[in-house]
Amino acid sequence: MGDLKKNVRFILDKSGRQKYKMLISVVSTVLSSIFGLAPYALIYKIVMLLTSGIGDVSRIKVYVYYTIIAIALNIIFTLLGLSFSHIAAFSILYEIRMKALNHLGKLNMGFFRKHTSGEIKKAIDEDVEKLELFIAHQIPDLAESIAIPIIIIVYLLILNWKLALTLFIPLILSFAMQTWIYRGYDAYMDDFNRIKTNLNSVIVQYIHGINLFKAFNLTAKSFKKYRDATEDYFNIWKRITHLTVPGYARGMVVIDSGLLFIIPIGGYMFLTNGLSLSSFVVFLLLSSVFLTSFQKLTELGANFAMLICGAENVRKIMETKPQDNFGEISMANTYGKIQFENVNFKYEDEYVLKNFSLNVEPNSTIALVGPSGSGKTTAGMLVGRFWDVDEGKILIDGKDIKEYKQESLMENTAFVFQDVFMLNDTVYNNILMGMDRTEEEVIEAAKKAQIHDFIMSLEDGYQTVVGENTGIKLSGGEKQRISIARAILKDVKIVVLDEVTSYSDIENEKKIQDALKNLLKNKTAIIIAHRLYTIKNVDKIVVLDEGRIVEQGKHEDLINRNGLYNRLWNIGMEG
Ligand SMILES: Nc1ncnc2c1ncn2[C@@H]1O[C@H](COP(=O)(O)OP(=O)(O)OP(=O)(O)O)[C@@H](O)[C@H]1O
Repeated sequence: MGDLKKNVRFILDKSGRQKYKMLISVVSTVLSSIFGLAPYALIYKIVMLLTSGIGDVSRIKVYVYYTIIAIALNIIFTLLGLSFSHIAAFSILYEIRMKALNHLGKLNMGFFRKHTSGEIKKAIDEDVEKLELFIAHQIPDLAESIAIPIIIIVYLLILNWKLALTLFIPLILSFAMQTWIYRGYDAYMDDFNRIKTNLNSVIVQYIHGINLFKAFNLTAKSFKKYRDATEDYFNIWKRITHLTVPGYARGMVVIDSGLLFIIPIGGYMFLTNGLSLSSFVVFLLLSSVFLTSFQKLTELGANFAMLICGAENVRKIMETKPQDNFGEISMANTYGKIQFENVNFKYEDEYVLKNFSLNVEPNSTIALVGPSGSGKTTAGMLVGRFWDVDEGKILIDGKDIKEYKQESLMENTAFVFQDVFMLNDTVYNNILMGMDRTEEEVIEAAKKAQIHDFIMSLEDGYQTVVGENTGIKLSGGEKQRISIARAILKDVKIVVLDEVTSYSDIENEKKIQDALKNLLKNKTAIIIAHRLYTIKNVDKIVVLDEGRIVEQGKHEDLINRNGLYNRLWNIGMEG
């Protein structure tokens, strides 16, 4: 179960913030447990009256009234206990989810390479949900399972301590059996956690790539990764079941067999006048309640093990160090000069940018070109600190980008990615992206991005819902123009644009080129170019090969140089 202490501390810390609600819940549950035992006291009193020969109906009536009141109080306190535990649980869930999502936003992109979206979803969704189950239901259950046996055993010890002590025989036997059986359970839990996380990740991959899987006729059954993951999941459950069920069942039987000890020993005591009939009856009734409370505790123990594993996943996300080396400077009235100074960068072992130095003058457009994998996209992404350089510096307006506040850097740069992500929301909100802009500004941006007419042709205009999962689907070109509209609306000095590799048709292509012209007016822009004829007229073309700049200049100069650019251009023209 990983680092048990840390995980428990994490849960306690999260629960602790709602400690007053939790306390009310626990106290209410204990009170409801006490009142829940009232019917047993009534039986005791009635048997006592009957066996003592005093058939006093009026006293019995009083006892019945007391019992009805106790039952009513039991219901009230149960409701109170559950309500408070639920309120506390949902407040904690809300807090953890908000914090976790906030935290994810601050993590370096490297985190998302190491952890799949399935893993992250499992932690924030399922594992956090387990905390709800634990706090809302199991903490009250736990309070009850501890309070009831204590109250009962104290009562029974007072009634007859010798007989009460016999109840410990099945308890000790069952405990010994289960401890022996559950040894090694922790290791199973770690395996279980790993396998469940993998299953989640494969399912999310399958759903994301469903088009591709269909195209290759890969069903869930024939997709080996999915088959393996479900098989592993099935096997781990089989192993856990084999490990726990026989021991659990035996332990439970021993607990249930408490009466086997109470009946003969109690019966003997009764016959030898060591125990009254009323006490004997109460012993018979309460010993079952006493022992079944321990059954519940065992179940809670198993659930707790699962909870701890889940808590570990959430804790690890929350404890991943955020990208916190942002500075304090705000970027006001950006001039728009970008400089790469001897930048070296690697994702893993191999450098993908090597000694990369480049000046991008304000209000100029440069294009990064080069063979696939030469590092163009990487260079563009580094400007927004999606990753941090390993060596060297990137400067904006003469200052290292690490000196700027994160919000300030993001507020002053716009990125147009190739693969455009659409929120499941209206077209309007997809352009606005939470920015503080008026409706007129949104429409103006859409017009400049050559997407306004298309939006108006939709049944609900700007209020049409689009998205990856629901709503109408947009073509690649339409999505690209919405993404350009977002950047136009953002209206910042620095634009990094990953050019789309192919357009669906000539009309779309012309619209996108017009949209880009509007976007790049008076901006400092870096275009990651795949089709060279679209960037022929930019201020400077920078040619990359295996992470190094090998040529730079204007189109004509580069063509005349007869180097890599010339070769790439000719290949492009042939295509
Ligand atoms: N997130 C990542 N993790 C690890 N390696 C990566 C990652 N992104 C890119 N790479 C690797 O870094 C190198 C440069 O990739 P990059 O995407 O910057 O090249 P590119 O010139 O933009 O390529 P393309 O024209 O095909 O888009 C490639 O070898 C690529 O495999």
